[in-house]
Amino acid sequence: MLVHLFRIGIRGGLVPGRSLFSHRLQSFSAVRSPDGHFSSCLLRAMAQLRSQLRAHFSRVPSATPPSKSAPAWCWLGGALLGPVVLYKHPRLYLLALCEAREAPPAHPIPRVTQSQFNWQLFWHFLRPYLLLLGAAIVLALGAALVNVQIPLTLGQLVEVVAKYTRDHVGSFVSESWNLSTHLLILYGVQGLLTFGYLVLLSHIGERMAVDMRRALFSSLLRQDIAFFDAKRTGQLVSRLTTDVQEFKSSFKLVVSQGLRSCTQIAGCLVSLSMLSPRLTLLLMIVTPTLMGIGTLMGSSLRKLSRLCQEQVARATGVADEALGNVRTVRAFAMEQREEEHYGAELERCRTKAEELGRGIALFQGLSNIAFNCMVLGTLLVGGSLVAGQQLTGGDLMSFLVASQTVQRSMANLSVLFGQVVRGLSAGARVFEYMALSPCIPLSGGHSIPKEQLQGCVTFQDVSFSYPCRPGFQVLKDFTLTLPPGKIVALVGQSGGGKTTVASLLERFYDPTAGMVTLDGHDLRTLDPSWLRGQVIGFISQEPVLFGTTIRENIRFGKLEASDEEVYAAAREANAHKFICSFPDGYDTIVGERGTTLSGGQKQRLAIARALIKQPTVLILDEATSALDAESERVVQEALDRASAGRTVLIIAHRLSTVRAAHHIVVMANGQVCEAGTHEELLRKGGLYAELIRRQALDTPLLSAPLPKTPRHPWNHWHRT
Ligand SMILES: Nc1ncnc2c1ncn2[C@@H]1O[C@H](COP(=O)(O)OP(=O)(O)OP(=O)(O)O)[C@@H](O)[C@H]1O
Repeated sequence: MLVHLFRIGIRGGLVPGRSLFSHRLQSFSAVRSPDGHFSSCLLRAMAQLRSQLRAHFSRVPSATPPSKSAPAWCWLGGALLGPVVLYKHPRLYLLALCEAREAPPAHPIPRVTQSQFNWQLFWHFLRPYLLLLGAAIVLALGAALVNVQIPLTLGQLVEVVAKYTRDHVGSFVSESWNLSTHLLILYGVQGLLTFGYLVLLSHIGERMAVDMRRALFSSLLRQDIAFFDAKRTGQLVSRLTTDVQEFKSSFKLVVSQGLRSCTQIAGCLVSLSMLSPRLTLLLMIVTPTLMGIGTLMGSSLRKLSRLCQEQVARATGVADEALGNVRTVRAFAMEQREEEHYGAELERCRTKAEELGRGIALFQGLSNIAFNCMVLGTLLVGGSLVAGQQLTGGDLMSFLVASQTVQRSMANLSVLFGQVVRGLSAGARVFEYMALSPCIPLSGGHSIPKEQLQGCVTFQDVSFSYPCRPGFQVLKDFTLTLPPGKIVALVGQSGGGKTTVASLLERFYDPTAGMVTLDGHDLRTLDPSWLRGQVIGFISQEPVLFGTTIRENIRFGKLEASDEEVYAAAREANAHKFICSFPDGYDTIVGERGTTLSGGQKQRLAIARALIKQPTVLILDEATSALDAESERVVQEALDRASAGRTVLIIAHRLSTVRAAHHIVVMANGQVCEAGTHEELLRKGGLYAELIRRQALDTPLLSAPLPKTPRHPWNHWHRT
């Protein structure tokens, strides 16, 4: 039984560290000073307590008494740390309390909250399968009840055997025939019912998992860009995979084993008490005691198992990083170092796994002894009852089998308890993001008819802070106009906010103050999907392609585009020739993120992808800065063509690419610090002139003469 209990725990990955309270407990354990220095430990404990109190009070509405909604961990933490701090530094404790109550933080604290399980969403996913679930429950209950019958019939059969052994009269076969047939039927029915409910549960579980994954994926894709700034992709993918998987397994296990175990325990206990109340009483005392000891041992082994899993994950992470960045590893000739690094992690895995193996061996040895002692104890006590004619041999047999069923079921239930906690927290993680609604919807709002669309963009007194860094203002009263059909270049120091301007224009974020308009319409009133899908073309420094064909990658800009439109866009982007030189042409698979293409080729595909939607406004964010001179020339030709007749915002470091723009804006610290044409800014002798002077040292061509009319500015520049 104990072995069974532990096995299920390990197999099911019963990991207490991922339980509801793990983060909380971790945060408290973090206050332990590594060097054991008490006062520094105390100060950290103090800070911990203070921030937890503060976080707690900041989310409790003033009308609500804190005691009612305080999470258990908060009060547990307070109870553990409070007296220590109070005893050592009473004033510090009061200070913490006052600060927590009176001084709400200037900026929202990024909270690591454990979200609640959303029963409403769970019901939403379960509802379509209620009928099937009902059928599964009936079958599971049926199987459990049949299981209760088996020991009783077995006992009767043993009675027949005993009688025949004693008396040797009559035919054993004919006497035992009915009972044996009955038993065979019970076995068959039990097998069929088990098959039935497991198939139904698997059907429900798999379908629910697909529904949940679909809903979560769709919800994730709709979240604000700010949401992705704050989350790690791995975390999100893990919610889609591991958490859904864990929730599904827990759900299936709870319904199948939970129901079955409860029914079996109840049924068998009734049978047992009818067979022998004294033996049943003994069993009720011994079994829970042994289970308690087993659970304690099992939990420390599970902790060890979790450490093992974490170590394996660490080793996998090392291998993953090395293989994922194999080019960098090769470029730095670090293969040997990576091998050693991975080897060291594997060695740690081995040590931990061996320790776990020893623990399991000890556990299994002890539980075998306990199990055998229980059988022996039942036989001895039961035997004395048989000797005193208070019990028949058959009843004793029935008792033994039924008590085994009770023990197994109780073991299952205790494991199931952990599984429920894990399932609920996995479900909470899955449902958490489903219930989130983005601040910027994907669609909705009006659009400007194509024939009226001019492409005049203005930024009016725009201030902006990224949501994940609310205290840091990236743009301050930023004002800029992009006239229709003109090229405006943004230059300036790194981190000055140039890319942020482009992100606001794409409406990845909304300004904190001021507004961005298109032809006089506030972007917030326009349909974002129309804006991004039809009005704005965005080409960045590192184009990201999808691991499919060239044709599909270009079509990503306009799903309904015909092949002719794809070819036209590729020609416009200077890409048609190189695509046709590939044996598979437009059906060439570009590899993961486009790894089988050169930087210049990738960039030209990205341009084709942006041009296929015939955007009115084009944003070029350092589009050529990652390319060598030859690739840059080819890509630049494509960009020159693409820019004609469109409103273009160029963001560039290399001033050679912007000097002939109609308007150049120099940004510093989130503000416009100079603006004008190349000549005007040079004459002014300000920041732009200084930047030019510095770059001219590297690029003597910058001093070349300018065209008189910047109709297609770069064409001229690239001819010079
Ligand atoms: N997603 C983000 N979340 C929080 N802060 C950000 C984010 N993106 C940029 N920032 C910060 O905003 C500031 C402006 O960044 P931005 O990328 O707009 O500058 P930039 O002028 O384009 O710089 P570069 O020329 O180096 O590309 C920087 O301080 C940067 O750290």
